[in-house]
Parts: sequence; structure tokens; C-alpha cells
Amino acid sequence: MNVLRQMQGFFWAKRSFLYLSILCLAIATALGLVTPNLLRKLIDEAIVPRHFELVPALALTVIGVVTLKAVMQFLSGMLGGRLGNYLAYRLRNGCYEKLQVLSFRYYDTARTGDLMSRLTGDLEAIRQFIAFGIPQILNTILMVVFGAVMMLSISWQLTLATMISIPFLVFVALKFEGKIHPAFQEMRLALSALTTSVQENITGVRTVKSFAREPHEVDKFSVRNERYKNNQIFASGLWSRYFPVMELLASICVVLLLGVGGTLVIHQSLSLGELVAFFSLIWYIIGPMWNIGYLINNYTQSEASGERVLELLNQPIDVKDKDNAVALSSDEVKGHVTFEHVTFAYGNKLAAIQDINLDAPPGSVIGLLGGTGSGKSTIIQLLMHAYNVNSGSIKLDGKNINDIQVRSLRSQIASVFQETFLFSSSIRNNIAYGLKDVTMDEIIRAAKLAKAHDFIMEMPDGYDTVVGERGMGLSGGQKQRIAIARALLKNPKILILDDATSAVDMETEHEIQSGFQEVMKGRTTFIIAHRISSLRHADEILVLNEGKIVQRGKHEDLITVPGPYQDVYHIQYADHIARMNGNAGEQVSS
Ligand SMILES: Nc1ncnc2c1ncn2[C@@H]1O[C@H](COP(=O)(O)OP(=O)(O)OP(=O)(O)O)[C@@H](O)[C@H]1O
Repeated sequence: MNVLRQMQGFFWAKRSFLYLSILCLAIATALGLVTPNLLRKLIDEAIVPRHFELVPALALTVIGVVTLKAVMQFLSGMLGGRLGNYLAYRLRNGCYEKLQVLSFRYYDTARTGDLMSRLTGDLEAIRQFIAFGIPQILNTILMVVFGAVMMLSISWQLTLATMISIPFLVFVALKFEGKIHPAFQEMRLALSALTTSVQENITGVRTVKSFAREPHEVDKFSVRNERYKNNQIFASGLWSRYFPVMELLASICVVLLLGVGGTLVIHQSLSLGELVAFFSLIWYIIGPMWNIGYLINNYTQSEASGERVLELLNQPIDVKDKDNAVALSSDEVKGHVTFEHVTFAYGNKLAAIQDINLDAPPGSVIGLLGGTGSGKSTIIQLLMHAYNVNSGSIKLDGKNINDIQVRSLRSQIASVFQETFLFSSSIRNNIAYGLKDVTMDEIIRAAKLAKAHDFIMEMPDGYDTVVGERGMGLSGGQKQRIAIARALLKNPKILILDDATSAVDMETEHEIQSGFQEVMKGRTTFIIAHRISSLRHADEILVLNEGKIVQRGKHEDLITVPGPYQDVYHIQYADHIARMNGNAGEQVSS
């Protein structure tokens, strides 16, 4: 119930549906009680005293009542269904919006399959509970209460006899629930493992195929499929045992009532009509008992689903705008970036970067070089305010980025990452991603600068060619060039190239970089690269090792001093250096 209270905001606007649905349900349940009474009348006042002229009117009344009850049930179901759908719709939107604002820190540990199941399976469980679960629970309560009152008004002795069987029925129902609940949970886990297999297999299809691991994947899937099948067999075994046991208990109750009721009729303390009416009321009490296990199960499952959805909705946002955060105006931003003693660690891990200082005046190019895990990408992530720094400060034009609206800050930055993500849409839309009012000419200009225009024009539909999910159908280099075009089109004040040209050949890298020279003018650019050729024109190169800056300076200076930069230079330019030395040797000897 606490879960429902917390979700109130999502369905409160349509609460009238809930009230009307409950009202219709109460009317339908109450109308259900009229039929046994009419039966009693029919037997005691028409059939036994042989007043057959009353039969047509009573029969018509029964039909009228049953029809009205059906209409009420329909309305209750329809209104409940609408409310359930409305709530699920609002929650789905709410969850999706939340996913957009959650910080990177959340995504560092989030699992795709888990999030998908919250947005699908869990939301469906909540919808079902609101649409059918709540009406069923209320229906059960109303049936038991109305039925018991009515029974008591007919015969307290028979009511007592009925009540004797109830503890047994409830006991069996609860025992069953105790077994079926874990079985369902196990089934859900097995299904989740099964879907994860499929998801990972499809996502990682290239890796699977390149390692020829198809048989292993098939085996893995078979094991999980088997586990799911066994769970289902176990659960259906439980169900198939449950109903016969309940039926047996109910039949014993009916036999008992026949005995007691028959005796009362013989001794004329009960009329025949009353006995028949009582029998049709028994199901008012026993019927709901059959469902009690299912209802409890349904309730606990939906509550668990509700908690999982609420956990996502209530997830704290790590990086968010301060109340007085300012919005940047593109015309005023110059792009002067400074890091002052910045230290940062992911979660409880060791610091990923330590005491980083840098000054990137507007229009300058900063190169970042360092081994794997040395902290290059972390510096960039912090500049985009993906995480909050642990200590120190990052400033843009002298303003601490903590005081700038996150979206406004990011709108000044365009990045091209190592891995390019393309949406399954046209190339044109992928290049113009996130930008409104972009002309085709601008898109083509950006694509030309990124050296993407020619290969796009060779594609069947040119810029309208739809690329597959994650850019399937394009080479790594082509994807990267589209990403570069996307970044250039954004016309940012700060450009980030995180190993941006790693997937293109040296020649194309050179071509793209000469394109960059032009577009980088007036923009502060950060280049992360493993190739010295990408960094050599930078105004300052920072060499990182284990999160610390170990060398800094210009290419020409860095190659002259012993250190990691010179080492990398020697490795990458071994041929060139050998040639130079050879020439020098020749000159000396000649
Ligand atoms: N999202 C994350 N969660 C936890 N730790 C992380 C995360 N990203 C990076 N790290 C850790 O932070 C350190 C610095 O990583 P970073 O990605 O900045 O290195 P890098 O120099 O860019 O490496 P590469 O050249 O391989 O991309 C590493 O020890 C890495 O394991």
C-alpha cells in the first residue's frame, strides 16, 4: 500500500476511474446477492404453493438483474483497465525521463537487462494489479462480507457449518501461496537469465562469431532454457495439485451443508427455497478462498515490481543544477578552460586523476597522451560535468562549472569518442542529432570537413540511407567520420576528440586533421590520442601516468627530453628516426 501511496501522483488525475470502478464493482457484487433471493422467492412463493403465474415476472427480474450485474462488471473492468493503462503509461514516461537525467555514475553500475525488465515486466505487473488485482481483492472482501451477512439472515446454523470449512480452505490457500511465490520468483530469475543470454548474444554477435563460440552460446542458452522449463513444470505441478485439493475441501463443505440443511428442512426450521438460496450463496464465500493464494501472490509480486520501479524513479541524481546555476549564452562563451588541483575517484576506488592543473586559453589545442587507464578520458568526463570532482575546481571562462547549468555547459561542448554510437536512422539525422533547424547545406559542409561526404554519396540513398542499429553496415572508420561531422555541425566552443581518429587510416587521419585545423580555429580543443601524429600540433601536450601529469609541453620540446613522451615518439617514429640518423650518418661520412 505504501508503494501505491508513493505512486499516487502518477494516477491521481484519474482517481475518479478508481472510485467509479469500485462503485460499479460494489453494485455488481450486491446485485449478485439478489439472484439467490429471487430463487428463494421462486421456490417458496411460486413453485411450492403452485402460484405459477409469478414465474414469468420472477424469471424476467432474474434476467434483468443478471444483465445489470454484467453491465456493472463490464464498467468496473473497463474503468479499472483504463486506470491501469494510464498509470503504466505515466510510469513508463516517468522512468524514461528519469533515465535521461540520471548521471553517469548511475550508468556505471546499471545493467541494461535489469533496466529493460523494470520498464517492461515490472510495469506490466503494476498495470495488471491496478486493472485486475485491486478490483479482485475488493471483490473478494465484498463477496465475503455481503455473503456472510446474507447467509446469517437465512440460517445461522448453516452459516456456522460453512464457516467451519473456511480455516481449512485458507490454510491450504496460504500454504500454496508459500510454495508458488518462490517458484514464481525463481521462474522470473530464470526468464531474466534467458533474455540476458539473447540480448548479449545479439549485441555481441561479432565477438561470438569471430571466436567461433556459437556452439558454446547454444549450450549456454539450452541450460538456461532448461532451467526455465523446469521451473515452469514445477509451478504448473503446484497449480494442478492445488485445485483438486480445494475442490475436495469445498465438496466436503457442500456435503456437510446438505446434511445440516436437509435436516433443518425436514424439521421445517428452514424452507426449501432458503436451502437452495443458501447453496447458491456458498460460492460467495468459498469462491474467494480459492483465489486468496493467487491474490496474495499477485499483491506481493506487484509490490516488489512497484518497489523496483520506485527505486529507479527515486534514484538520486548525482550531477544536477544548483538553484542559482547560470545558463551560458553561446555568443559570450570564449572557451577558456582551467583545471585547478582537480582530484577525482570513481566510487570508492583509488583516485583516477590527482591534482590536475591545466590552462587552455580560448582556441588552444591541448593534447592528452598516456597509457591505458592513465586518466585521459576521466579529465574529459569531468570537463563535461559527468561527475562531480572530489576536490579542486574546473572553470569555463573563470566560472566554476558547478555554477553553470549542466545542459548549457554541454551545449558548448562537442565530442567524438573512441566508440561511435549511431542511431538506427538516416545518416542525415545522425549527423544532425540533437540540433534543430539545420539545413542540408550545413550537414553536407560538416560531412565534407569530416571526409564523410564521398562515401555517403556512394551509398544507395546518400544522406537518406538508414544505418542499422548501432551503425551496422558501416565500417568503424566511416562511423567515426559521421561522428566527427556530427560534432563539427554542432559548432561548439569546445571540441573533444577522444581517440577520435583511432579507427581511420593514417592518410585519412591526416586529411581529417587538416579539416580540423580549419574548424578548430576559435575553439578550444582537447585531443586524446595514442598516435603522436595526432598531437604534435597541440599548443600543450599533457603526458599522464596513473592519474598524474608527468610531463607537459610542446611536441618539439618534449621529444628532446628523456621521458615517456620521447619513449613513445621513438617507438612510433622508429623508421623515421632511423632514416634521419641514416641521413645524418651519410652526411657525416661524406
Ligand atoms: N566508469 C568508471 N567507473 C569506475 N572506474 C572507472 C570508470 N572509468 C574509468 N575508470 C578507472 O579510472 C581510471 C582512469 O580511466 P580513464 O578511462 O580515464 O583512462 P584513459 O587514460 O582514458 O584510458 P584509455 O586510453 O584506455 O581509454 C582507470 O583506472 C579506470 O579503471
